[in-house]
Amino acid sequence: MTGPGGALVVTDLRVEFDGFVAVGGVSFDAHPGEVRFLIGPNGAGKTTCIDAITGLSKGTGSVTLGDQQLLGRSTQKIVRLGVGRTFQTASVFEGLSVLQNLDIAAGLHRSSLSLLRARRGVDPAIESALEEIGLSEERETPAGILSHGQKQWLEIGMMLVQEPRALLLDEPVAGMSQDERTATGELLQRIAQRRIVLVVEHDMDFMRRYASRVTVLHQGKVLSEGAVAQVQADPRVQEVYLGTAATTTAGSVPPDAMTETTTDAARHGEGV
Ligand SMILES: Nc1ncnc2c1ncn2[C@@H]1O[C@H](COP(=O)(O)OP(=O)(O)OP(=O)(O)O)[C@@H](O)[C@H]1O
Repeated sequence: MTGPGGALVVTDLRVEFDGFVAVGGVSFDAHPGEVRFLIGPNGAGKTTCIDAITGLSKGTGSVTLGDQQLLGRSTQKIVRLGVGRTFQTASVFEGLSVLQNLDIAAGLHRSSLSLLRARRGVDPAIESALEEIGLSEERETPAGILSHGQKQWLEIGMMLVQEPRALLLDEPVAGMSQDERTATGELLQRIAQRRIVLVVEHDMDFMRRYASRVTVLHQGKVLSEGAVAQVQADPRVQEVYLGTAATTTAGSVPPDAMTETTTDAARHGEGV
C-alpha cells in the first residue's frame, strides 16, 4: 500500500487543445489519508487535469505518483502504476451481475495463478470490495437494475479490486439522492484512509462535508487552495462563484454561500 512519499504530485501541468490553453500551469498534490477535492466552475479545467493525469490527454509539466512519472505514459501503464478513475457516467456491464462486473475488473489485474484460485470461490479482494461498497447483498443482482448510486459504488468497487494507489473520481455524486451522497462520502473517507482519493465535484454541500483539502480551478489555473473554511473565506473564490466580491461583515464568504444552486449559476455563467 502507499506509504509516506507515495503522494500524487502535479507540477506545472499544462494542456492545450489546438492552441487553446485548457490547463495553464496547475500544481497541487494529494496524499493518502485525505479526501482531496478539485472544484471550479464549468470549463475550469478539472476534467482535463484528470484526463492528463490518466493519460487520456497529452500534457506537459510533471505528474508523479510516488517516484513514478505518469506524464507521457500510456493509459494502460498508468492503470498498472496504480491510478484508477471513474467517469461522469458510470460504465458498468448492465447485463452482468455485480459479482461478474467485479470479477472482470479484477481479472484485468490478477495473475493467471490467482485467476485459477478465484474459480474455486470468490476472490478475497472481491469479497472485501463488495463489503466496502455495501453491495454484498446485491452480488447476484444484474448491474442494470441497480439504483444510480449503487452503479456508481459498483464502479468504485471495480477500481478497488484492481488495488489502485490513487482513485480519481469525476462528479461521483451527480444525480444521487441525499442518502446516496452521504453513503458515498463515507465510502470515500474509508477508502482515503489508505489510498489517495481525488474528487472532481460540483456539489458544494458534498465538498463542504467531506473535503480534507480543496483546490479551486478557474480558467485553467489554480485560484485558491486550502481547507474548506480557508477556500470559502477567499474573496477570489467568492468572486468566481457568486459573480461579485460581496462580503459578510467579517469580510468572508458565508459558510453556506457556495451552495449547489450558486455553483449551478456559476456553471451557466450567471451571477446571483
Ligand atoms: N478535447 C477538447 N478539445 C478542445 N477543447 C477542450 C477539449 N476538452 C476540453 N476542452 C475545453 O477545455 C476547457 C476545460 O474543460 P474541462 O472539461 O476540463 O472543464 P471542467 O472544469 O471539467 O468543466 P465541467 O465542470 O463542465 O466538467 C473548456 O473550455 C473545454 O471546452
